[in-house]
Amino acid sequence: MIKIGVIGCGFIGTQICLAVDSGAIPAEIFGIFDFSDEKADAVLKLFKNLNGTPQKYTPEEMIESCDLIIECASQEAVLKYALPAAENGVDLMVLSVGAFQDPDFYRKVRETAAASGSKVYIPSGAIAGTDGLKSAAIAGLTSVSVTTRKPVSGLAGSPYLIENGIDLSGLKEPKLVFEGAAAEAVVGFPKNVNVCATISLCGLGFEKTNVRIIADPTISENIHELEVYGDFGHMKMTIENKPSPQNPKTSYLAALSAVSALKRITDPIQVGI
Ligand SMILES: NC(=O)C1=CN([C@@H]2O[C@H](COP(=O)(O)OP(=O)(O)OC[C@H]3O[C@@H](n4cnc5c(N)ncnc54)[C@H](OP(=O)(O)O)[C@@H]3O)[C@@H](O)[C@H]2O)C=CC1
Ligand SMILES: O=C([O-])CC(=O)C(=O)O
Repeated sequence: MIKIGVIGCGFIGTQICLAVDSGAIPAEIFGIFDFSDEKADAVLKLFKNLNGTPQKYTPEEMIESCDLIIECASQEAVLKYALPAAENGVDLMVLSVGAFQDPDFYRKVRETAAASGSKVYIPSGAIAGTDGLKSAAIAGLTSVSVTTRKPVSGLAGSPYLIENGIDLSGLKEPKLVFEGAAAEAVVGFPKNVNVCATISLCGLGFEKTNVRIIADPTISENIHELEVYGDFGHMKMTIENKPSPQNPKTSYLAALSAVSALKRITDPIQVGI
């Protein structure tokens, strides 16, 4: 059984731990880490210890002892721990994909993982269509765009809104709050549009992927619309995600995609990759 270390004990980290502890995945949670000891302790209390008994460790200790590190914390955590994991030949799953908008960092992680023989897994997250987009990219793409609509509570506190003095309180109608390249979107909305980073990596890159972010007080879902043109034809995909009960910024599907990726990693048969 592979030994897993989880960085981040919020919504996604908790769901991953529950899925592994249920025995449905041939893996063991070796350790967990969060800035907050209380959050880590709360997750430890949920374990029935069906597949081993996890403990709190530092990320460095988990990198020493685990086969796979799952980052479900923040872009800062990716910047801090992706290279040490790759240097140690440890596989990594990344949810805070926006950290890869820095091309030098992405290149270094890729080269280091290639040299040590480790893998970096990026689940499809809160969006669908990455399979078709990757296939379409083989023949050539002419445009890729993502429109994200979220309730106001899901966007609140984003650095872009604060830096640009955009106040959403009392909003009655949908409002376009950002339009531009994915490279800028994932920095300005680091907890909202990691999906755009994943789409960038599958398609045209961070500079050529167009992003629109709409604050919409009339909806309760996190909605992502993907539109792609290329030699393959035209693709349109809309997903209406239920936000997680614990974190309105994050859709339930994001956690499910991490669990599904874990199932694929540990399964000898790969379907629809
Ligand atoms: N790829 C995708 O499609 C998606 C990606 N995401 C991303 O996945 C990540 C996890 O999401 P979610 O579980 O909802 O987030 P939560 O905010 O619920 O949980 C994240 C936890 O990690 C902690 N944390 C942040 N940075 C660090 C660090 N460097 N070391 C240790 N702990 C840290 C946070 O602490 P604190 O609260 O104190 O910061 C928090 O307790 C987020 O970055 C989110 O933006 C989410 C949805 C979709
Ligand atoms: O969960 C979502 O709908 C999208 C999200 O937060 C992200 O991509 O960071």
